[in-house]
Amino acid sequence: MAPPELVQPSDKTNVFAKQVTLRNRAYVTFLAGNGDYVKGVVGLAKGLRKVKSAYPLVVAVLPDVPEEHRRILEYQGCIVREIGPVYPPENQTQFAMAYYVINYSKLRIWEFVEYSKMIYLDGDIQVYDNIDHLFDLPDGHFYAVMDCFCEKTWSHSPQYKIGYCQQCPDKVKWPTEMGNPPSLYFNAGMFVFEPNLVTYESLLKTLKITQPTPFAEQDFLNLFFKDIYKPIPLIYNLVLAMLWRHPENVELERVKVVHYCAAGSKPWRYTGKEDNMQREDIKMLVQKWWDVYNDESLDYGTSVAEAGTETVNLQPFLAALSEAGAVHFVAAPSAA
Ligand SMILES: O=c1ccn([C@@H]2O[C@H](COP(=O)(O)OP(=O)(O)O)[C@@H](O)[C@H]2O)c(=O)[nH]1
Ligand SMILES: OC[C@H]1O[C@H](O[C@@H]2[C@@H](O)[C@H](O)[C@@H](O)[C@H](O)[C@@H]2O)[C@H](O)[C@@H](O)[C@H]1O
Ligand SMILES: [Mn+2]
Repeated sequence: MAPPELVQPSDKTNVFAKQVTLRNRAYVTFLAGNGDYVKGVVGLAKGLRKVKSAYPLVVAVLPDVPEEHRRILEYQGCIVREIGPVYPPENQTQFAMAYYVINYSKLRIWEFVEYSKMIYLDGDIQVYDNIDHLFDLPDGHFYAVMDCFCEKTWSHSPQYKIGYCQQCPDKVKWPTEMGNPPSLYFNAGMFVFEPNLVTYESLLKTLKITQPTPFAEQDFLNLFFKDIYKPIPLIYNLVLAMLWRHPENVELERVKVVHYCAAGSKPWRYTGKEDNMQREDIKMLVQKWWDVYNDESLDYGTSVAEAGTETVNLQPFLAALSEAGAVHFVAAPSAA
């Protein structure tokens, strides 16, 4: 775990006179269930290591995440923190995806106040270039990338019905008779935030009196942080649908973070059968994810071992990982 950043006293300055600023920072993701999202988190941990991030990855796990998955994540250098589930108030809402109801549990990360600043990343995200500089964004705001309203998952919304999208507001203008256009709306798969207990209590209290809506906690977070939300460039969270919905907004070679949220694009479940999944850019991005996932030099044990020059037996963890789902990977040669 990277030590908290210290302001080093310059030359002969009296260290006691120098403000020592402890700035504990970390990436954080969320893991629920005993299924295959653990592969996404392993991939994310290895991706952050590959880009030499200076900060650890905290994994907020629900109680239903099995011990062996937690061990796999600790083996990959993650800090595993158990959280309790958060449910929305009783409702008849048709969530865009039924499993979204569990995503409200993401709200628990505001309780991680041992960190002054965190970057949340979904488990189906991969970081291909170092984004540590985002921790230096000014405090007091909520930073995230704007989402797109053009996928069928948005068919319930007025914007989808009239063909309006914030990614191209001049293409189909928001009709004046419908009042103001929707506030800027972010994708909640990646955001820069400051854990804070007052905010945390307010989130939970406000949730209790807020009618759930199709995009679950993403809708709720957009409502809650509307006044302090600041959009950041899409290179920090490429929602894959942008490739076919708004290609004019995407310069793929500049993208630092890829969000595998389009239907059928989760690399560890990829079959290529769903719409758009046979696109060359999608196939390249899925392969790119696998290249990181299968790169044993990025395994925490290996990278630490290489640093410490002793070998580490990967077998027990590779076996546990393969039990997590029928994924084929090349098992490391026995260290014994
Ligand atoms: O069964 C699940 C479903 C979701 N998640 C976590 O919740 C996040 C949000 O869900 P998902 O990414 O599938 O939503 P999408 O971005 O595809 O809408 C995932 O990335 C995981 O971190 C999980 O751990 N297990
Ligand atoms: O629980 C709601 C989820 O809503 C968001 O995913 C959506 C959103 O991006 C839509 O715009 C896309 O059309 C859709 O494919 C995608 O799944 C977040 O990525 C996820 O973390 C989570 O908050
Ligand atoms: Mn996601």
